[in-house]
Amino acid sequence: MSPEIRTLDETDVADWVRALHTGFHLAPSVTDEEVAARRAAYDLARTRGAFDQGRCVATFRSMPRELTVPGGAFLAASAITNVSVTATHRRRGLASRLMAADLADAKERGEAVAILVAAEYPIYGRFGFGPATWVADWEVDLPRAALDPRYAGPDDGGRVDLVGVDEVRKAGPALHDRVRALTPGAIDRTPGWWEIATGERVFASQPWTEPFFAMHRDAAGEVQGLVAYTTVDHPWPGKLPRVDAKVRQLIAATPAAEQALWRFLLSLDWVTRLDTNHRAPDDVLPLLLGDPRAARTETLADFMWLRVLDVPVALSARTYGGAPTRLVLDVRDTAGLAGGRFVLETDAAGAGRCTPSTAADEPELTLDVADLGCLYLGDESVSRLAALGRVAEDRPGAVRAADALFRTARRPWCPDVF
Ligand SMILES: CC(=O)SCCNC(=O)CCNC(=O)[C@H](O)C(C)(C)COP(=O)(O)OP(=O)(O)OC[C@H]1O[C@@H](n2cnc3c(N)ncnc32)[C@H](O)[C@@H]1OP(=O)(O)O
Repeated sequence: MSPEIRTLDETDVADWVRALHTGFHLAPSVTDEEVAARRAAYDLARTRGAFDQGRCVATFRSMPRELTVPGGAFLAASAITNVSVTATHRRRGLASRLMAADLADAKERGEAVAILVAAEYPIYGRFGFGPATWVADWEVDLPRAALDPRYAGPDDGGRVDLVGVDEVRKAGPALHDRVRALTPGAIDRTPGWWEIATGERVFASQPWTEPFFAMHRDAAGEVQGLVAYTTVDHPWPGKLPRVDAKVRQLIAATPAAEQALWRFLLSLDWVTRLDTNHRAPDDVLPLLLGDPRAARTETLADFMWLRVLDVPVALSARTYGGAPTRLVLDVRDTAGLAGGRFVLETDAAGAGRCTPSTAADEPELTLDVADLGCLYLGDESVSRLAALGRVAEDRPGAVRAADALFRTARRPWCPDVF
C-alpha cells in the first residue's frame, strides 16, 4: 500500500523529527529535548509527513513569511523547508505528493508565491520553481586586502561598538525590519529566528557558539548596522599561528553603516582570513578593496527558488522599470495552479497592475511558471531565457520591453537560510 500523506498530530512529532534527521543523514535517533525544541517551533497544520505502516518516511514543512519584492512591498509567501524522504523510500513520488499537497494549501491560503532553498539544483524545477536569488561567498586575504583609500572614511560621523547579545535582542529585530524593506528577496525574521541567532533557543543538532557582535550607530545614535562573526584560532605548533574570522550575519540600513562594518572587519588585527559567508552576489565588499582580487570568490550559486502561485497578486505587488508598458503574458503551468493569460500594465511611477486577460488579447510573451519565478525578483534576464528558447517572443520587441520592466538595478538577495 502506498504511504499515507497527512499533516501531523502531537503523537507524530517525535517520529517525524527522527525521520527528518534520518533523511538529512544527521543521526539515526533524536533526543527528547530536540523533539521538544522543534515542536515548540512548528505549526503542525503546516507540517506534513508520509507514513508507511505507521512509520514516518518523509518530511515536509512550510512557514508563512513576508517576502520583500522590488519596490519594497511585503508579499505573503509560503517558505518551504525540511523536505526529506528516507533513503528506502526515494523515487517513489513521495516528495512530489507532499509538494502538491502543500502548494495547494498555500494557494488556498492566499500565499502568492512559495519559496525555498534548494539542496540540489535538479529537484525543484519540475514543481514550477525557478532560481530567483543568488548568493556569493568571498574569502578575503586580509594582509593583502588594503582598503581603497576612497572608502577609508569619513562616513556619517557614526561609530562601531562591540555589543553583547542583550543589545542585539533589543535592537536587532527593528533594524532588520528596516533592512528587509530595502532588500528585495529578504524575508521577515520571527522572534524564534532571533532566539536561535542569540543562543536563547538551541537545537542539539545545531550547537550554538556565541559570536562577537558589533553595531554601527550613526551620528544621531541610531542603530544602522549589525554584524556577527566568529573566529577560529589555529595555534602553534604546526603552521604559523593564524586566526580566521567568519561573518555570521551583516545587515545595514545605510551605505555608511555597511561600509563602516566592512572596514571594521577588514581591520581586525591578527586575523588573516575573513570568510564573508552568505552575501548578495553584487555586495560592495570586493570594490572596497584597493585590490578586489584579494576577495576570492568561494561560492557563486543559485540560492532562493521561487514558485508563483498567483500571477495577478504577485505581479501587482512589485514595481517596474522602464516607460509605462502594457504586456500580455501567457504563463504555462502544468500543475494547474497559476497558469493563464495575463495583462501587466505599468505606469510612469513604476507601479504595476496585473489582471487576467480577456480573450481579445494576443499573447506577447509565453513562458513557463518556473521561468517567471526566475524573473520575478529582477535577477534573471528575459533576453537570456529567450536565447535559450525558454521565453517565446510572440510580438517583436516584447522581450526588450520585459527586460526593462523586470530587471532591477541591484540584485535581489535573501540573507537568511530557512
Ligand atoms: C527545501 C528543502 O528542504 S531542500 C532539501 C531537499 N532534501 C534533500 O536534499 C535530502 C535528501 N534527498 C531526499 O530526501 C530526496 O531525494 C528528495 C526529497 C530530494 C526527493 O524525494 P523523492 O521522494 O525521491 O522525490 P520524487 O520521487 O517525488 O521525485 C520526483 C522526481 O524528481 C526527481 N528527483 C528527486 N530528487 C532528485 C534529485 N536529488 N536529483 C535529481 N532528480 C531528483 C526524481 O527522479 C523524479 O523524477 P521523475 O518524475 O522524472 O521520475
